[in-house]
Amino acid sequence: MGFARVTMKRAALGLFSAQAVVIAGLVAVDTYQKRQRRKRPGFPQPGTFHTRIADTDTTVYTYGEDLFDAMIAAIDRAEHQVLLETYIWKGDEVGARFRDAVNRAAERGVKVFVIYDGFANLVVNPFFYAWHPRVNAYRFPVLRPSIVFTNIRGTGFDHRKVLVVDDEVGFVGGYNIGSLYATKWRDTHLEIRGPSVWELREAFAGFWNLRAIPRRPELPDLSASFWEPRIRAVNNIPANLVFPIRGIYLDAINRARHHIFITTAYFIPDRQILDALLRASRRGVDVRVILPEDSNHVVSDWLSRGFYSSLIGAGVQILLYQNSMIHAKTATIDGEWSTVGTANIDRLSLTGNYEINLEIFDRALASTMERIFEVDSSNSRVLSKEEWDSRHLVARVSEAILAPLRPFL
Ligand SMILES: O=P(O)(O)OC[C@H](O)CO
Repeated sequence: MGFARVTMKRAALGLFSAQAVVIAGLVAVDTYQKRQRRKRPGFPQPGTFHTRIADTDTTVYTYGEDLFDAMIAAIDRAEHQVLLETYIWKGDEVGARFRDAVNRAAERGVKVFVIYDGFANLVVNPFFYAWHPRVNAYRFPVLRPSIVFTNIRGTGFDHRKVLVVDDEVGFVGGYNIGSLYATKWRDTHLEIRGPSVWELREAFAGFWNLRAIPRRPELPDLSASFWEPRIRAVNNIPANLVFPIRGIYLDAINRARHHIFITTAYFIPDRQILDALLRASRRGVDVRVILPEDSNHVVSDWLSRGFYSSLIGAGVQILLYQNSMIHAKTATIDGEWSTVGTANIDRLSLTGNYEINLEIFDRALASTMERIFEVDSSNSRVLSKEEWDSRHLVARVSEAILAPLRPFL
């Protein structure tokens, strides 16, 4: 018994050490390569697309500058209320534009509520977040009391990116707030105008009211004035132990007959999501996944690589986005179903964080998402089986050493 325990301890220690060496090596190489990345030529911009779904107008943004201009303009036009929630809120020029816009709104009497994640913004000087006294700001804490008591309901980051103005216009998608994202990263966000804005307003209010904090005003609980099944917000709420975004992905993938086009910044699927994709491909569905060849998280890239053999083996097309970070979290299936939101295809997003995706059943919107996927594909290279099978032994060993880390990302 004693011998077995010592052997297991040594094996675990050996694995941790090997993982530390691999991660240190990857980070060192990545740091060197980042210098080259600064000279990247950029990426093709798919454009901005408008569609009407029932009584709601939708606009898909694929370029940060355009999106940020539209969001700031919406805040500047606000008459009653601004609800702004973001994971990252950088203390740079774009971050300051948003801060100043919400402060201006509060100054002219608009009710302003902002939420930003404490963990994601640890590196930002706290003095940057200088709010007008009438701004209701909530920095979602890194450490919550329930975490100390190892209650799973107390875990998770606020990974959502939502703006709702006057309950009339709403925005949701992958874009965080920061200058880098304005021009350097390819991402996708959706603007909606009309009754379906309730979906985003309800999500924001639900999160805001989740924890009663003294002196923080509650947002009123409003019923929807309609039952519109074509646009639905799907919210992961760790505090309630509900993670339905994973469910809508599984359902849509299992339903697929013709094609599944997924774009994701980080791709570390759990067993069921992976299995659903493999089964879809094996039954003849055209399954394609766009992900960055070099994302901003080198360890995440290398964890993704651990899935390539089974995916390519089953006929899934892996498209590696070139010369830029692609940060979109979107999927479109069979020309019928699409989703745009904040959840990556990894465990952190699908079973860990506060997330929000819009699930949309509309052919015109699906066709737009396919067009965007086509443009992004033109800036991606297909990873062939030959290339993948001939990768270096060191790469294979590194993938195997890192594989046990998958459940943590
Ligand atoms: O967490 P996301 O998907 O918003 O991406 C943010 C970047 O990874 C931050 O490094």
